Amino acid sequence: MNKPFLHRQINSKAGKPPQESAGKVFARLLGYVTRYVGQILLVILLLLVGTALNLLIPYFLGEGLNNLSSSLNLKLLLHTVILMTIAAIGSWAALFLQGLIIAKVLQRALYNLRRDLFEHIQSLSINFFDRQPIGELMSSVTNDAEVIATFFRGNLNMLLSESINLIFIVIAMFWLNWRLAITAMLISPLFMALLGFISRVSGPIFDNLQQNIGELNGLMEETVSGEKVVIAYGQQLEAVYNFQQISFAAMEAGIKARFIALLSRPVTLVLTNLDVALVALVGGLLVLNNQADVGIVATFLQYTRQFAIPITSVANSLDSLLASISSAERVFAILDEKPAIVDKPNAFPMPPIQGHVVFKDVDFSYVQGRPILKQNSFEALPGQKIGLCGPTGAGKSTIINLITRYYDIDKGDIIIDGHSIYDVQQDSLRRQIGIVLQEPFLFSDTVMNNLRYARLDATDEECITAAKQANAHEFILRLPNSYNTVLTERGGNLSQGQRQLLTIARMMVANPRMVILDEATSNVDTRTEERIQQALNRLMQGRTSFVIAHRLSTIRDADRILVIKAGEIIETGTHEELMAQHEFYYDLYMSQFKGKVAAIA
Ligand SMILES: Nc1ncnc2c1ncn2[C@@H]1O[C@H](COP(=O)(O)OP(=O)(O)OP(=O)(O)O)[C@@H](O)[C@H]1O
Repeated sequence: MNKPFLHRQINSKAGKPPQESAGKVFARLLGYVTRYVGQILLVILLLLVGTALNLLIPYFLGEGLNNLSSSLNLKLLLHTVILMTIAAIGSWAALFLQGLIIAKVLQRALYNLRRDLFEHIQSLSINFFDRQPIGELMSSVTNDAEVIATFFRGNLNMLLSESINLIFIVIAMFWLNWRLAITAMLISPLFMALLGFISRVSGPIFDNLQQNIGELNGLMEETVSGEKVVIAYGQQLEAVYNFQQISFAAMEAGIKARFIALLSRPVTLVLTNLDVALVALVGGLLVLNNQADVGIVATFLQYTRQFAIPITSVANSLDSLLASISSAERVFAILDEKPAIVDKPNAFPMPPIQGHVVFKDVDFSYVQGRPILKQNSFEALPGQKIGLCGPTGAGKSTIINLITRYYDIDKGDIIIDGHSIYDVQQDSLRRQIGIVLQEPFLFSDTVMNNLRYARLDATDEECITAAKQANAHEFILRLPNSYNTVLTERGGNLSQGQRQLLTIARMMVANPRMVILDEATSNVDTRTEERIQQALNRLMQGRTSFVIAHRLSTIRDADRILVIKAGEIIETGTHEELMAQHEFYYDLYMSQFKGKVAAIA
């Protein structure tokens, strides 16, 4: 029986860049090159010299032919050959040098583009990452940047030199014989119309192709990082099917886009030959009418071929040009993204936090018009442990996200030690708040470097002391290379509890003034939980801490518990006070307690 497939809903709108005109995008891309004005001017100068010398070769040839046709003078012939050789060597040297300089400029331009993109992504606020599929984002930094790189390396220099070549040829042609010049150029509107038509038709298909590649990378990233779930549910075939779907769409778009772009090659070839034939015909007639000599016509036949070269080159690199424009559009769409959370112009660094936190009538929504928190107010005194509990989706993590200013609120204020967090520099605030997330995240690096990530100037001894305080030292010593053991991605070669202990140790290295713990003890056995709890208690000592707990036992000793339901704080007090109230918290606690008793029984 055929296995039914769960069709993946592709979020094709995500990451879709706003449509800017191709010309504007190209000009912006060029801006990365033109900022090296000095080098570019030198490159243009060298190109002018190289091209002029190159164009002198057919001219010398024509002159030589004219001289030869009047008298066979060996001296003159030698003179012509020497001039042609000097022009050829000079042209080669100038073009070689410009090639060296432009290669350097293009590499710098690329480096700047990639750096800008990565730096900009680092500057964006969390809400951007909520909207943007991570895989597609990664595709922009890698694939789109590579498409642009290929164009920069392969085609941009060519376009520059060919444009200069074109200008020179046109000047030279008009200088030599305006009738033949006009004849040679008669065909150019046809060339232009053809290139215009091809870019109009295949441009959107290239956009589609780059979009498909982005989706493909997104799917790849998501599937591989969720491979354990894919295997657990036996959905490998499904994953392959989804991959094939997008891959097939990318292939079809690729074939279509490249086919149309490549069509330009044979057509430009035919047009060039037609042009040469036309010049030969008109040239022959002019010679017969004594309006031109044979040498000039020979020179023109060469020029006509050279005249078509820049246009043919543009046509040949059209696919690369169009692909790079649609990649650049995606990259610029990210670069144009404004960080949602911005420091006020007069924001000041947050002084060392003592831990007095006040929520004052806070309203908040992730999406406009869909309120999540309503009129939330509470106070935490320095050194207090505040527990947050409530049903799933109630808004516990949201409150925590607001303390660190991951998102801005709609109404009200959040005040720490008398300073509104909207008046201080966000970095200086976050640096003082440590967070232990439910899902610990570690980097593919050594244990020591993972610990030092929290504070780059921490010494090895400080990291080891933190690991000891976090009850992580013993298991680290048992790792194959102890503190120098390289963790696999996200710490995949450690157990859940060990990862949790490492993230606690990492936070101890940071030595934050305030602590946030998001269900840090779930999914581990009782003994590990005890070790984690002990480490967390050390971490919380003397620091204001916020603890999100599903198992209420972890916050029984809290100085104050906030019970959250549907975005509102419905009860607050100590465990004893809340139990005495016999309301929501009481029910919640009793249901968990009964559950535990039943499990033991
Ligand atoms: N990034 C987001 N964008 C839009 N809505 C969100 C976002 N994060 C959370 N929400 C919504 O906000 C509400 C509160 O979510 P929150 O994560 O704060 O709940 P919670 O109490 O921490 O739940 P849990 O105990 O399950 O972790 C939920 O309805 C959720 O769907």
